[in-house]
Amino acid sequence: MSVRVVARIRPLLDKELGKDVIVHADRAEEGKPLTIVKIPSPKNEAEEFSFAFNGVYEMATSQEELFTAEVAPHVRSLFQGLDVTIFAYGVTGTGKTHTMRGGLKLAERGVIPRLLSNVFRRGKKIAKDSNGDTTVHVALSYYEIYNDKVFDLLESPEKRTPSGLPLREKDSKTVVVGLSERSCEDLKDFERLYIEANNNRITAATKLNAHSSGSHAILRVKVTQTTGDMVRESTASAIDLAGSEDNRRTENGKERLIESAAINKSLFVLSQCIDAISRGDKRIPYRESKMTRILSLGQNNGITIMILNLAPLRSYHLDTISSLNVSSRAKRIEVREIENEIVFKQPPRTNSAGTVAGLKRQPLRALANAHNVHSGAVAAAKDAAATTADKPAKAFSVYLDKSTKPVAPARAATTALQPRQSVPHKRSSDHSEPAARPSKLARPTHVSLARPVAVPEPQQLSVSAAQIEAMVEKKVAEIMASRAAAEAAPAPAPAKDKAPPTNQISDEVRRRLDALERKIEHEGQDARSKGLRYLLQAKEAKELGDEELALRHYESALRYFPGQVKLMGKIEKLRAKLSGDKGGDDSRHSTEEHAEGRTAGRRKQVGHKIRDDRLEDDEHHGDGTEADVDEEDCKPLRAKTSKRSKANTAVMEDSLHSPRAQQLLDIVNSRDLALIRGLNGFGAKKAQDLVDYLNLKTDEEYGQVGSLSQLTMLPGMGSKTVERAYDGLQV
Ligand SMILES: Nc1ncnc2c1ncn2[C@@H]1O[C@H](COP(=O)(O)OP(=O)(O)OP(=O)(O)O)[C@@H](O)[C@H]1O
Repeated sequence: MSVRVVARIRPLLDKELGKDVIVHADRAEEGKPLTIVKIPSPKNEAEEFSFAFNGVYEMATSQEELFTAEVAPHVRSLFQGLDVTIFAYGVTGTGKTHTMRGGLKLAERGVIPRLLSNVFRRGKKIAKDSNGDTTVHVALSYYEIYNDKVFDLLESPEKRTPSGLPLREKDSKTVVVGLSERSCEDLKDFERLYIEANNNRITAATKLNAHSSGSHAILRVKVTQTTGDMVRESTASAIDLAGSEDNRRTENGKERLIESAAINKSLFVLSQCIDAISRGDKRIPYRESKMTRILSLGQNNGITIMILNLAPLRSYHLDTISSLNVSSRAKRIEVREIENEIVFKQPPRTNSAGTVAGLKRQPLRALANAHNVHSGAVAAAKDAAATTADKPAKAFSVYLDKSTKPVAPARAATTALQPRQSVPHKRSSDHSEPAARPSKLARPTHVSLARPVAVPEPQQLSVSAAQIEAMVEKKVAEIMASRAAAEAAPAPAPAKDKAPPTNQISDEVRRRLDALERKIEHEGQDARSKGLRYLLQAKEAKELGDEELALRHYESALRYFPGQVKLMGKIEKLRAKLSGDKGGDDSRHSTEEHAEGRTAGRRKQVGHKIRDDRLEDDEHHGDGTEADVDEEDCKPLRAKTSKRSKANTAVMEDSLHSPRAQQLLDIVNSRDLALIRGLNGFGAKKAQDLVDYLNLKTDEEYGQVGSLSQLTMLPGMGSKTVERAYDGLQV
């Protein structure tokens, strides 16, 4: 089945009364539930955009109505062994926390306390109906992702380490290593834990002079049902995502700028994941942020509900369109509705061997998603009185595994605990819908920080999350610098000649190392992967400041990649540096230069062109793919100009401001559809998308594309497109 995406429009706050309301709910047809959000075009007020959802909730919708319609039906599924994920998405101040947590009054309670209340109630009923044969145990974990680091909210903030908790993949799920879990007997127990944990969140944020809603908060409710020796576990996750915000509009201080850059980045990655899945891309950039890795949209089994929170006001206009764009595409994401397997506490009695200690897994037949019988929106219930025969339309498609028979929808949880034959896990269904047509409208506002800015490395041709991160960081630095200048603050101390070795690996490098590690895992244990492993260790050692160890690892790697120019260059450079270190700083410099000269000489000998000149110590400046440099380390020598170096030609020329580059930029900046459509490789749609995108960037800073590198950064562009357009122009 698909991710269920519903939109909730919040009411006006007291201070907003009388302001301009521009977001409205509507129905596809008279008598049908509300499924459409309408908003005027930012360019032409007379034109209205419509976004379709599985359900739309108007301003007057109560907490209870939303819960009853969207979450309550899935509590049954949770007890049938399905994982359930509910997450709130939206711009800051649109009501995510109100929806998920809610207020203290009974009527104001949000999805989370209501979910827990239902879970305890159902658990008790199951235990009672089974005469105590089935016991239900509930355990909680609660954590936040702040600046792309995971922190346990059930532990006091004092116990936090700067790098937070690591993530690992286990049984095809992403788990947080070292996360605490608390047993929870009843609602009172939950409330105590939840309040304590939220206080931890506030305390931790206050310590950092940050904002408690500046993190993504993830509550996991683990339900364990035990009947005899059979144990079934399932998890409900309730996620209150941090909201994106535009730093140009807010008066954020440094901490909040960094915080909001991290939020914007992770939300941008989320929108990229949604786009990539809806396009049917092979590579989904889940791993580019911890939030997307944990959310694993479209990868996780079970039921996923996305609640898009919207503020109806004009002041949110572009932000609202951005989030409408992203979330309406999320509807296309297929999620496999597969129950978690039952685990046996001990070997089944039929197993006469009887010597195996501990747990033994008994795989079950994967269920077809037979209980995907969502009841529809609240509005449907309201309208039902008038049109009783008119059942609300099924709001989402049902995934059917053709190889297995569907199972009856409503099975008592106790009867569900029967061992069944194992069948291979089904794969996600083919995407029958056509690939999403990228919107002509605004791209996610989270781009706001990641908009094209001057890019220092002209060789970067594709937009990767790492690049986005670099841009985000750069933007933060720029804003801070301009503020500092305005306040005539003293200039920061000049960087020392030699930075002291850090004993912490930066997040970006850690991600690159992770990517390389994954690559190695996939490569198997052949010689190449051994070599890669040495490279990984070398990089890690280097990041930790142990250059001698790094050198040893690089040397070991060379055994597996003999004759690699880049690797040899690195080794030579490190050797020279280390011997220079021993001989004092002055000699180090000249030795390095000497080593550079020798390396360059050797490159000439083997006829390597272009790329090698930039390869020195460039781990931090890849071409966009995480382990690119490491890959390059291990590729056989090629005398011919590589594809990549050819791909760089345009940008290389761009850096020289070639007339051809300028011609291309002039065409783009003209925003003249006909001219842009005439570019090599540009169809009508691509041209229209580009013009629409540029037209939205009305402020002076982003309205003009200043270089080909910047052009490659725009949504829908990329290096190949720019290259083709460039190559197609007459000089
Ligand atoms: N459905 C609603 N009914 C009444 N008040 C609401 C509703 N939704 C939101 N609000 C109010 O709007 C304000 C902003 O809501 P909230 O803090 O939940 O936004 P948010 O999206 O979580 O913001 P952030 O991303 O900054 O955490 C709060 O005062 C909240 O009480």
